[in-house]
Amino acid sequence: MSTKYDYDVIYLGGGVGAVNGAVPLGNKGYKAAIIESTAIGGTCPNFGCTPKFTLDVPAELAYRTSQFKKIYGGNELKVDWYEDMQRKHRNIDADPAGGMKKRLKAAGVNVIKGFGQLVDNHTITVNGESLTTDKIVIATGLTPNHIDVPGTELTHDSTHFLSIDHLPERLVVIGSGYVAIELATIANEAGADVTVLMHHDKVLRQFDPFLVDKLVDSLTERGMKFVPNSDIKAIHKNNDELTVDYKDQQITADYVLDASGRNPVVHNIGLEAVGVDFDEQGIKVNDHLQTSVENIYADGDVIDFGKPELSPVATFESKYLTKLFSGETDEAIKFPPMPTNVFASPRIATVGINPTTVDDDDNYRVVRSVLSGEMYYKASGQTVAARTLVFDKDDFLVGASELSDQAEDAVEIFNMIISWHISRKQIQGLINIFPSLGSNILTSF
Ligand SMILES: Cc1cc2nc3c(=O)[nH]c(=O)nc-3n(C[C@H](O)[C@H](O)[C@H](O)COP(=O)(O)OP(=O)(O)OC[C@H]3O[C@@H](n4cnc5c(N)ncnc54)[C@H](O)[C@@H]3O)c2cc1C
Ligand SMILES: NC(=O)c1ccc[n+]([C@@H]2O[C@H](COP(=O)([O-])OP(=O)(O)OC[C@H]3O[C@@H](n4cnc5c(N)ncnc54)[C@H](O)[C@@H]3O)[C@@H](O)[C@H]2O)c1
Repeated sequence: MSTKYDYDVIYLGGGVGAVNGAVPLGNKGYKAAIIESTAIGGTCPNFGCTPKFTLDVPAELAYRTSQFKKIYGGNELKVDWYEDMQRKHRNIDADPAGGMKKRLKAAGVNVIKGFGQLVDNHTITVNGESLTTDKIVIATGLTPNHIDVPGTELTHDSTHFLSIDHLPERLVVIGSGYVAIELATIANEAGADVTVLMHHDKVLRQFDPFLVDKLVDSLTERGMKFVPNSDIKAIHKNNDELTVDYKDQQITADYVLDASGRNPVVHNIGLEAVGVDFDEQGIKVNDHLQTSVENIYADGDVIDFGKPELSPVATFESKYLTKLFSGETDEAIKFPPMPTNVFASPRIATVGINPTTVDDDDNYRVVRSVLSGEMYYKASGQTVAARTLVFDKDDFLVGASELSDQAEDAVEIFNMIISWHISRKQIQGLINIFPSLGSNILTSF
């Protein structure tokens, strides 16, 4: 522990990565601080995962009841956007990241509100004050991209969308990645007329098209419109109405959501002055999450690694950094498979080897199946459900993707099978609960 500096470790940025790194350091007796300019907890609890999930739950329930009604009859559930948003304001906005703040306080971590900048490799300035530290972790995350066309300032980002009290009647969504599809699904289920302007010709490019096509068909059937290769040219405002020029066409809207991606926060934070290597993809690190400057590390979304930008990944990295800083390890970071889920209705989730990369590889066996006819899925009214599994030459599961109402939980089960290298024989030795999602998965081995 340092006597030379004010702190042992300062996290620049106070998102999930930083909080889950600083708290264990504080608990171990290290002098740790977090500098956060906007909101403790960063994107996930304030402007991302949690508010999104809060609004998604009723939308997903409404979707489920509509599918159930299709097969078995019964009543529909309507989404009340205004009421849902008030619930979100009460439950989330009133004290976002409340648990994180308590944990930081209990661990003695100093939380400093302000925009920090590196001055040298041991000094950060914030609010005109200089703080010295043995180690720095840059955890500044991502900010929304703004498409580079005239009128881009007329669009809004996901943070704004996740707080609007009144659902726009006509919503145009730019992009077809995670944020676009999740928020478009919620708005569509809540009754908006939604058009997705795609950059290319594929939705959710990282996922198996066998599953994505079924999701797109289902969303289309429920009224959502997709425009491939939309080539957006400009956005105009006439009175309260917005017009988006794309290809040689126009579309009018009440609200345009720019979900064209997110960019790393690497500018104006002093990286150049200190010599930290970075580019527009993020901060470069080695296999110890160390930047080009010896005592400066990076964590979470801001890292350019080609890994998924997800909260549990940022947390995994900061837990590793805690062990590294406290001398519990000097080994390189080793990532287990990283599962991910798009909170659409139905969900689409994946873990392990991407099936599309091994379709023509004799070392793997890819099995694609439609699940909607299987008892568990049919009885629960799941009209859109499918699964893709990838096995290696020794018959071990190495990749799994699912489209269903419980895909995120299905993939968590597959995640354990893959990560712990569980054999078919071991799975067959279990007694399962019947009927259940788990038994549907495990008895299929
Ligand atoms: C709409 C949306 C939904 C999402 N849903 C999910 C989900 O369901 N599941 C999931 O796993 N992931 C989800 N994500 C991704 C998840 O939010 C991120 O992976 C996660 O927040 C990354 O954490 P981080 O700590 O790296 O960065 P962030 O959470 O972005 O935190 C970085 C923080 O640094 C601060 N900062 C930046 N520069 C400075 C500076 N110079 N001085 C002081 N502070 C600074 C910022 O204000 C910010 O609070 C979602 C993202 C979005 C946008
Ligand atoms: N459920 C989750 O876990 C979750 C939810 C949201 C975000 N995230 C994370 O955040 C990251 C960022 O999400 P995102 O949706 O912002 O990015 P993304 O990379 O998933 O999607 C960006 C989309 O914008 C499109 N695009 C890019 N430039 C464009 C342009 N000029 N015009 C029109 N479209 C354009 C891309 O083709 C793509 O479809 C994701 O990679 C993910 O890791 C995770």
